[in-house]
Amino acid sequence: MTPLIDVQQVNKAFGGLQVIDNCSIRVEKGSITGMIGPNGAGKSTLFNLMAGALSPDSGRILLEGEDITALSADQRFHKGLLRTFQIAHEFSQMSALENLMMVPPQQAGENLFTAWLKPGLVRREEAEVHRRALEVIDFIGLHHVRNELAGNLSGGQKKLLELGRTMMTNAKIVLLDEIAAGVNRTLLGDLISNIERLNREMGYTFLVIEHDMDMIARLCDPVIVLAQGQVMVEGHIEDIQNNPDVIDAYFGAGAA
Ligand SMILES: Nc1ncnc2c1ncn2[C@@H]1O[C@H](COP(=O)(O)OP(=O)(O)OP(=O)(O)O)[C@@H](O)[C@H]1O
Repeated sequence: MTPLIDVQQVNKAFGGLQVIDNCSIRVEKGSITGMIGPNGAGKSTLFNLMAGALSPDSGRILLEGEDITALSADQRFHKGLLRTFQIAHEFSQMSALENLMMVPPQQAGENLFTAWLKPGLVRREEAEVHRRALEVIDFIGLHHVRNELAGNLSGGQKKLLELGRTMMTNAKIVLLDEIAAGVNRTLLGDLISNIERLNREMGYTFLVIEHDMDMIARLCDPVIVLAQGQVMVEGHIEDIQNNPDVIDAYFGAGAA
């Protein structure tokens, strides 16, 4: 089967430092794939290459078999490749619900000509976005804070809202970068179950970078271990936890 994401022999250097070194990974459709590795292994750089925030020096990145290496981050977003983002400062003064309503790309109302020529269409689209945002806020369990300013939400609630924003689009794969950081255990449980439901009920594929091993163990299969810009090993979490090379890589780098 064609993998959803296929990173083929990608290289990226910063100055003289080869951060991603002839790296190939595949993310299968329908999986929640984890990516772990010691500090400085190149995980965030690889995410940036996949999301289109960085260009590789060589190699290719395919999305459902299509070469997207030359596409911008925005073009990749429209193809359903999403990366969660911190809520931007300017959105902190909007309510949680309004933050969700900001997301859908290509709203007719954003186009002045459409607004002028087809006001009925714009109103229908806005009503649809509002209806969808209410559904999403229920799904992520934030109905009770829907009218709170996003800036007043707790760290964990902001992460849930980030996840909700991905649901306002037609995501195929969501790249989650350290989403557990700073989230209390109760809300982390909510996040994990929401990710599982999105995967199971809505067919989302996830690639998850995480230092929190509990979260990786509960959520991810398979798990890819990156070290020095290369895949060291890939497999079930139990096999990885007992792999002497992985233990060495972690202790050697002094990481958690
Ligand atoms: N824009 C950049 N310019 C120069 N060096 C960079 C840049 N981005 C990353 N690096 C270097 O590339 C290496 C890999 O960094 P990266 O952030 O991808 O690792 P990581 O595995 O995500 O680490 P961590 O787990 O600590 O977040 C590090 O040595 C880092 O200093």
